[in-house]
Amino acid sequence: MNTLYAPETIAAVATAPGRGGVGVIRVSGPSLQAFAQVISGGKSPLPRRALYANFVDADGRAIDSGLLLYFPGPNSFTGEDVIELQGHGGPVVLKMLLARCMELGARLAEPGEFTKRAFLNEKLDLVEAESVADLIDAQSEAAARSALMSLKGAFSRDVNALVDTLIELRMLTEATLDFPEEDDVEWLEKANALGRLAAVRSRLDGVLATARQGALLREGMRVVLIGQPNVGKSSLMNALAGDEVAIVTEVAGTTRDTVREQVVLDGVPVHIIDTAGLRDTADVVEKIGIERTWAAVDQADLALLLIDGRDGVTADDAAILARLPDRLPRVVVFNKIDLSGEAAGLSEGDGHQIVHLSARSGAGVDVLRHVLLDAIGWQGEREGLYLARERHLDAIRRASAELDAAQDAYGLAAELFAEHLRRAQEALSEITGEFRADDLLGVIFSRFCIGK
Ligand SMILES: Nc1nc2c(c(=O)[nH]1)N(C=O)[C@@H](CNc1ccc(C(=O)N[C@@H](CCC(=O)O)C(=O)O)cc1)CN2
Ligand SMILES: Nc1nc2c(ncn2[C@@H]2O[C@H](COP(=O)(O)OP(=O)(O)OP(=O)(O)O)[C@@H](O)[C@H]2O)c(=O)[nH]1
Ligand SMILES: [Mg+2]
Repeated sequence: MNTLYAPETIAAVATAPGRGGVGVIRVSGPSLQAFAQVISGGKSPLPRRALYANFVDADGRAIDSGLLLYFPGPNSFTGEDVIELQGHGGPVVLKMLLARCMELGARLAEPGEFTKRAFLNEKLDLVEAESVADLIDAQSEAAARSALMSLKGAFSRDVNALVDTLIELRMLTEATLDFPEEDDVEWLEKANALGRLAAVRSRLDGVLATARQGALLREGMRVVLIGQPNVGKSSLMNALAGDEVAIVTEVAGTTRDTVREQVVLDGVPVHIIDTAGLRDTADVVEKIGIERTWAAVDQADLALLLIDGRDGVTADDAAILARLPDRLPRVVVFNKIDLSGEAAGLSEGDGHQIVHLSARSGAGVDVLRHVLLDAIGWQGEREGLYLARERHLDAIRRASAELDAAQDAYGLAAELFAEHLRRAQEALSEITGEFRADDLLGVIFSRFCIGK
């Protein structure tokens, strides 16, 4: 059994750490029938049937009594033999059970190793494997639904359909290369190659749009609240969070450090960063706080500049706006409308929108929520969003660029046209992992939790 190539048996606690009603240990390896018999004190589990047994140590003493599940490969999550020990969910019991598994030849699984094996045994493709982690990490119901879409293969199916169409078009094109006596272009025209390319193109655009929306559910956005002291940044943070996460006082310079909180708007995770008010100060602590404000600005996807609506945009505010990086979208908030007497709502500024609201009364905060979602292009949850990652978007964009290049090459040379199609196909195949760089799997699976 222990040849150089046989995979080792791995084990890990699959349930969350801490106390729980039931705790599960998962074991996966090439051959676990004997393992099951020994640990259950000599019983023989039937495949895929719950067996109630004592889990015993080397002396036959019970460590725990629980349910044993045996999934003979290849009909298991990993495609190998899998055993689950469902014991009582105490950390000490689980530790003892896990130690017993090690004694029986298993080693501790690395993060994501079960899912990695499922991938290597072709139980899941790479998108599906990634979506296992995304489902576990989902921060909202919308994100969870869309991770499950990917886990069930919806994203992969769309990508594979595109790849198939590209293969067809490549075959057609490469056929012309076999008949050099024919005129390339004429042949391709007869086969309507350009028409087919346009069709792939528009389907690819559709997949990109859906993936982009799904990616928003996964990545969310980082919004930094900035402005002069006392304009109400922390009050707005609290209003958005629906909780007193930041200290609010009438003292200018209350917030000295960045305060972070995540809220979910329409299923999209929004990371809000409250910052120290910007002003010239001799106070050492406040100075460091202000440096952190600018550091937070550099990390943000959107800046909310708060202004006391009664004062309007002052020279100091204009200076803050001017110092924001050009790439950074910004929204100006006129706060304290309960004092200024303005109506809640939206107006147009010079290169930015202005939201008029009161962080204290809450009037207009909903308008801001919509503006934030608009700013990242969120179109609302709909059926069929797959929870894409940046890696997927990148691959789709590269495929898209290759299709552009193919279009340009058309008419020049059939070889070149075919080559760009090949590269587009290769880029798309990276998504499902059919084609991949060597280090990709390590990068993806190391971010999983242990036991997954
Ligand atoms: N107890 C337990 N619950 C769990 C898991 C688990 O590993 N253990 N899962 C872990 O993530 C998820 C379920 N995922 C699973 C995926 C495939 C198979 C499996 O046995 N597949 C076989 C048979 C399929 C069939 O009968 O239709 C196969 O693919 O051949 C099991 C669990 C969530 N719940
Ligand atoms: N009337 C009214 N008062 C507000 C509003 N928003 C904030 N305030 C008050 O303004 C004062 C300053 O509010 P903060 O939220 O602490 O202001 P900040 O911008 O975080 O201030 P620093 O942390 O010092 O930079 C507090 O007394 C708040 O209660 C508002 O919409 N209306
Ligand atoms: Mg504050």
